[in-house]
Amino acid sequence: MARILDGKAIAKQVKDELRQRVSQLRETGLVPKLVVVLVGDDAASASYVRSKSRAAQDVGIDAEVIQMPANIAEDELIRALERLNEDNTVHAVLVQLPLPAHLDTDRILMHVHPAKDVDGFHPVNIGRYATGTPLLWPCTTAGILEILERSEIPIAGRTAVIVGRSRIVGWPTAQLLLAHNATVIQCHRQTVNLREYTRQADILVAAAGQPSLIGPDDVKVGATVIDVGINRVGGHLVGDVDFAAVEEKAGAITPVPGGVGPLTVAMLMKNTVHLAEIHQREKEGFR
Ligand SMILES: NC(=O)C1=CN([C@@H]2O[C@H](COP(=O)(O)OP(=O)(O)OC[C@H]3O[C@@H](n4cnc5c(N)ncnc54)[C@H](OP(=O)(O)O)[C@@H]3O)[C@@H](O)[C@H]2O)C=CC1
Ligand SMILES: Nc1nc(=O)c2c([nH]1)NC[C@@H]1CN(c3ccc(C(=O)N[C@@H](CCC(=O)O)C(=O)O)cc3)C=[N+]21
Ligand SMILES: [Mg+2]
Repeated sequence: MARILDGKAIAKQVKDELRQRVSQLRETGLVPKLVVVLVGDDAASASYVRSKSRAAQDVGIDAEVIQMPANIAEDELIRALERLNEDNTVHAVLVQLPLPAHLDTDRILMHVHPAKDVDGFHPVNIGRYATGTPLLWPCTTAGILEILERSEIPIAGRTAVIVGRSRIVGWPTAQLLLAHNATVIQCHRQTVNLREYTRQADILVAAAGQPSLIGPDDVKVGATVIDVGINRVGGHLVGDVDFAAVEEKAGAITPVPGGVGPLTVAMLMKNTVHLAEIHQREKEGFR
């Protein structure tokens, strides 16, 4: 039976530590501020945004949600982002994804200033973590590291297999594990015989968005299984891993819900505070 990695409990630890750090910042007159830009009225996105606002309030971060109509013109959205870039009270900006299909996501994300890019999706920030000088890691990827480290699961020298290569999870997670000296295998839809790779994993990260993609025959005995998937099946939430069956074979496993998801939200708060602290240091440097 695997050890269940309790993401909710780890996220609470992270937020408890942050609350301390934020109250110290507030004493110096700095209130970290996050702005979430939500385009359209997708129910799932709205629900994520609500949990982000709740977490911000919980740790003392000022969070503002800017809601825009689904049919907003691209240039109007870009102008709104540029106003946020110029606003000195705003330290962190997140554009909730996915965006409506008429908007060019790559173009939009280029208009979040790299110093306020709390998701780490701007090409400058991707370049920074790809070249070994990360400003920050994307929230889900940072959350996976937090789970592994706080659970004392070693990374260096281990074989890590990541299923998925998206900008939001798969790609940065492979880069992070590589930076921590894992031997990394990255899989995607065109991977032939996925199982051949996943069975080699000491650390298996499933970030495909496919329920039951990973079953007991896909994992090595004793492996650490990190299930990033969030899929709504028959009215409830499941990951990409067949939890009940894999749990018998893995050494450690994250549940869904209550695994990676809560860390994504907690690390958004941690990245916000990090950007606010850098902002303050740079301001002091200019005095
Ligand atoms: N827990 C959390 O905090 C978060 C959870 N999520 C969840 O994680 C999942 C992935 O999200 P995201 O990365 O944004 O999704 P995307 O759809 O952008 O990317 C999915 C990736 O998985 C690959 N993939 C899909 N199906 C298969 C398959 N059958 N075999 C091998 N590879 C496959 C795709 O390959 P290819 O590139 O070839 O198309 C792609 O690289 C979703 O369920 C999402 O809801 C996302 C963000 C945060
Ligand atoms: N710019 C941007 N940045 C993101 O980081 C981003 C995004 N867009 N778009 C959507 C995905 C998805 N995502 C999640 C956040 C929290 C949970 C989460 O809290 N999940 C809970 C359950 C939530 C529930 O019950 O619905 C859990 O797994 O326990 C999941 C997924 C962030 N994303
Ligand atoms: Mg989860």
